[in-house]
Amino acid sequence: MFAWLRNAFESWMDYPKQPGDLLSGRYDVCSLLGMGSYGLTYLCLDRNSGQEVAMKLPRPSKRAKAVQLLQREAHIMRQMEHPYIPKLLESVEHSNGIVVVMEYISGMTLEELIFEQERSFTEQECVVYILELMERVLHVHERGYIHRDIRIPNVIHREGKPYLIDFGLALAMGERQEDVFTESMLEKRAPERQDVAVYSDLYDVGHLMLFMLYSSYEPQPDQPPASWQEELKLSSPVRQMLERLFQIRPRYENSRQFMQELEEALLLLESNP
Ligand SMILES: Nc1ncnc2c1ncn2[C@@H]1O[C@H](COP(=O)(O)OP(=O)(O)OP(=O)(O)O)[C@@H](O)[C@H]1O
Repeated sequence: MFAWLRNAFESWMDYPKQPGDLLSGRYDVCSLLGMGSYGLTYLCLDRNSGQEVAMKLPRPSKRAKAVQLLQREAHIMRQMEHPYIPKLLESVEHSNGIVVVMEYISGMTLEELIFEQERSFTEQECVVYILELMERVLHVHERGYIHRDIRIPNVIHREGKPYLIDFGLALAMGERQEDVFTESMLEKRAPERQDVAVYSDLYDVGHLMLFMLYSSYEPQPDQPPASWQEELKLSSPVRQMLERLFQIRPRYENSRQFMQELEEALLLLESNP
């Protein structure tokens, strides 16, 4: 009963802003984009510039912790300077909260593209796309952060290019998640992605790659389940790269090493289409 009452109270507190509401005196709410673990993100129209922006506000039910985590997220976004990572436009702090305004990336997520639009990727298309995505990931690593949430819903596909979003779980290299997030936000992670290290992000990139590669997989009727190595008919360099990402083979020391192998695999795929 108590849990039910608490949930009902929290949903009432977190009741989202409505289209037409005005935020920070200049942003008209158009729609709710999503409700995350500590923030609510809206698509808004900036009256000053006429531009669409994405605005993230803390969930009132999560109180000071949500404000603190959003301050952190804004700080991390401020360190990023990449054309395919949304720019932080401003973060306004006030007595009872914070408003984070960032560039709005229109388009659909890689998840929507694969599962709703049923877009399929060949092995070669996948390698090209991952190479582009890795340029964003490399930038995050070079700025001293591990993204920790590289997944298909956090990649927005716009005009054929991948944009990397959502720095809500990012940590600086050397930081510990226990020192930053609340108990309820600490997820049990696979051992390969537990460390705040480049190879944890690369492990996630491996999973993202599998989603892309499975998009063109067609199972035969009555086919028994098998491993991805058996199901996907991959070229040997791509299979070996995935095995390094999944740490079945010696893991990559850094993102550049993986990108170099992607480039080599691409040359090979281009010469043997
Ligand atoms: N800059 C942006 N441009 C376009 N859409 C965005 C942008 N940032 C977030 N979104 C969208 O807003 C929604 C909410 O995203 P957000 O990152 O705030 O939370 P989440 O991913 O749902 O949860 P959590 O932060 O707990 O991981 C998602 O659907 C995401 O695709």
